[in-house]
Amino acid sequence: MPKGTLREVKMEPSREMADRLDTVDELAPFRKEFNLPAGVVPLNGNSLGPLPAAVPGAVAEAVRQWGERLTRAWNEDWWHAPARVGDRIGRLIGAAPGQTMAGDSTSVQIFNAVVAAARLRPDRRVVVADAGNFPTDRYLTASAARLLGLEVVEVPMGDLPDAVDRHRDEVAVVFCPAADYRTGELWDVPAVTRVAHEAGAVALWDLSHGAGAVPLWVDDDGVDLAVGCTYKYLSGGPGSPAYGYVAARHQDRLDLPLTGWHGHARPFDMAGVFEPAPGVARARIGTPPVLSLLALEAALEPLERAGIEAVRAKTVRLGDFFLGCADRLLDGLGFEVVTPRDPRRRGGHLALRHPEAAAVMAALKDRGVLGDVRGDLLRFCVNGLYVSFGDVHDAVTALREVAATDEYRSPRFRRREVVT
Ligand SMILES: Cc1ncc(COP(=O)(O)O)c(C=O)c1O
Ligand SMILES: Nc1c(O)cccc1C(=O)C[C@H](N)C(=O)O
Repeated sequence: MPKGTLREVKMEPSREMADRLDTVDELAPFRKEFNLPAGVVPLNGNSLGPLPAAVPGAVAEAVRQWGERLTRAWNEDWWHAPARVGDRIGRLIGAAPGQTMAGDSTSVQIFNAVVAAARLRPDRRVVVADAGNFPTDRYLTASAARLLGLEVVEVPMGDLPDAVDRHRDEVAVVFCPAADYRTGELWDVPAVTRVAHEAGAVALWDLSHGAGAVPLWVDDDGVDLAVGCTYKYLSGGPGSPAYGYVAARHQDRLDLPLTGWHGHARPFDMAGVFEPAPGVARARIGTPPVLSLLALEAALEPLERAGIEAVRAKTVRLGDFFLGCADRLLDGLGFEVVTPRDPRRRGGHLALRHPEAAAVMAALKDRGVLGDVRGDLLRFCVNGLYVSFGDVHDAVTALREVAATDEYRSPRFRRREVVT
């Protein structure tokens, strides 16, 4: 394996070192704010963040409101929840209030945003997009393009500036993820946004693997539109509502395709014709999933208190420690680190390639170490908010044991589950 960062500073990663690092870790108390089952090493928060301890109470309170207040609760806590929660997410992605709206799924937000972005450049016919983006982003971009008669040019992120340049007079939208969902490689939001703008295109970002993992600055970076999910680094829970960001400068001429009644200027006029609400309120669609929205609102609190900068700094240290442990413990066992070693180019998870990734992960999960698999990559999320250095050491030690003893070759780890 290539040399790791910890080796360079002559530290030998060990369980003792993990314990020492956990003892001095200022974020360590936040782990107690998540309901983590005993015996579980939670390294799959890049898929689904763990349950924040405050969420069951918040859901119980939402259910109480439903039971006791019935429709009256809409006028109390519920109607403005999408904008209220949206603004809280906005703070985490560097958006001033009034530009981020929570609601609906990431896939729905993606479709809405791709079409609306293309409609901001009606004379242009090309969408340039990352070929490595998450499949739902690619499928929905292709479908939106078919509807609008656009061409989608998909290229790896490294080739994106050239592709934009080749299509410079025709490119309407540049659509990229904040980080690669497989390798965890972090992309350069300001630089790519500049490339898009220099060609006269709109920059649309999927922040699902960025928000809550790294500080983002959508306003300062000139991002036009963005979407993201909230069940990974924001721990909103399975199916928690996604969000859309619309830069203030675009809001009043934003022509969204999903013109649901919650985005109407006066929803309770029950008018026959859609009239978009002023500002970001037009990005509402239909009735939001209120119980999930209120769960998400409670879930955001620990991250807000810890501060995204502090969480990011610890995530980087955990990542370095992971790589140091991997270099020491996994040498010669068929693993390859595919995430960049430079922490400035890493998001919230690390990926190791192994030819038997699925079986290795099945064996790891059997030991309570939760990561996931995409193709031949094992992914491990090191979210600084609740993952400990001890977790990282235990995970890499388990990886070593599983691989070195051929435990993963057992027939019981051959069965493919629906969700990997
Ligand atoms: C970048 C990205 N976009 C979208 C999604 C998912 O979209 P949805 O929440 O609609 O399933 C994921 C993960 O599932 C993702 O990683
Ligand atoms: N959204 C998911 C789901 O509905 C089921 C299982 C996993 C997921 C995920 O979040 C996958 C994730 N976006 C990924 O990066 O692969």
